Amino acid sequence: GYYGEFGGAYIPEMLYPNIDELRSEYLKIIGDPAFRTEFDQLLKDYVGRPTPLYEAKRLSDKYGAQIFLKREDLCHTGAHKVNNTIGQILLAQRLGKQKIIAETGAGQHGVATATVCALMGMECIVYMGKVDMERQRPNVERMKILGAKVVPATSGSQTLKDATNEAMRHWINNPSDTHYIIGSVVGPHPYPDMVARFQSVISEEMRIQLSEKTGSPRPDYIIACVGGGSNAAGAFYHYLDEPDVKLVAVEASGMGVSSGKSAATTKLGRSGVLHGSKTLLMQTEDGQVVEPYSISAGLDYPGIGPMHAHLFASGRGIFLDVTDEDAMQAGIELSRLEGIIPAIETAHALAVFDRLPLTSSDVVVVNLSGRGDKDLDTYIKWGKY
Ligand SMILES: Cc1ncc(COP(=O)(O)O)c(/C=N/[C@H](C(=O)O)[C@@H](O)C(C)C)c1O
Repeated sequence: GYYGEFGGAYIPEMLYPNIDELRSEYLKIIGDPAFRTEFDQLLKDYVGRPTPLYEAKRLSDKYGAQIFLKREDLCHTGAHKVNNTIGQILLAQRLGKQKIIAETGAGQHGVATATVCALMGMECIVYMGKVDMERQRPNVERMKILGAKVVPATSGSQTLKDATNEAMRHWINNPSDTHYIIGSVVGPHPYPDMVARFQSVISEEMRIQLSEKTGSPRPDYIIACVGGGSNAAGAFYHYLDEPDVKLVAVEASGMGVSSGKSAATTKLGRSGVLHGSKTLLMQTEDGQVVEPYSISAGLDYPGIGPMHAHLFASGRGIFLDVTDEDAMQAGIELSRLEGIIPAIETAHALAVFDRLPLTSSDVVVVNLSGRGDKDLDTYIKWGKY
């Protein structure tokens, strides 16, 4: 489970049985035709796939390129996270697990987990930083309405990394009857690979839709925001070996890369182990995790998935970063040009067009990872619209 020098499984010994079971079973389970049939059926009839690939004409006119939006915001629950939770709940059932735990920051992954637990009648506990519970209140209530128990993570900075630590601790204490649904392409092998495979339906559909609309399955650019990196992993997956397709990963620089309040991991981080995986992470001299910051809870993460650490180190990916201010402006711009209010995480991916050498013949796909409903309070507090 390596991406160049990154990846692997650096876990407490007590988790070996779970991780070993997952590692030896997941490819067999995912590869089973019956699994594939049930997975595809639920993605179609429950999630609402395929999601549209929408040509954003006014946005294209403004930036002088052919810009398409991959509408993961139209998935059931309002973001791409459900592609992964559908896959993992089916896997958990086949592993004979009865209980599910998860971590969440923006709350989208928490909602996507609570949703599939309700669908399958399984018990659901979601760990969420107390700070994040305040700034993503609507999603906290949605998880409770869906029947999940939301447990505030009160250690550390009370945000995503603490929720992940506390979820891991729960799993160590309840290894046999519980499956931990990790929300991004992070964590010990096989999670990064497994989550990327479940999210890869995004680029599987893009290839077909682009062929129909442009005559070629290959765009010139794919742009996606990166917190842990799962929506980007899904959008990039079936293009990784096509060097003509430029992969643009957009991180959150918060108040600015050198402001001390940022989450631009590829700029500020260096190699280390976080949540069981060797990757790039923001850390002090003596290796303590540095508190990240972003206006968007979903990008407010001190690490990055090992796949993206490798895309950065190998130069295969173009890594840009966007401040809170630029992201919010881009969110309003999409709302006014196309009538779509994006999640603030997603808005970061919409703020880099003028930093790419776009020409009118360029085909650009932006992965619209989520819709803005959960972020209305943040838009209102920001207020410049
Ligand atoms: C709408 C939306 N877009 C992008 C992201 C970033 O997560 P990735 O796609 O895994 O990089 C997120 C991340 N949300 C997670 C959550 O809801 O818990 C996040 O906070 C963590 C799992 C990283 C999101 O909600």
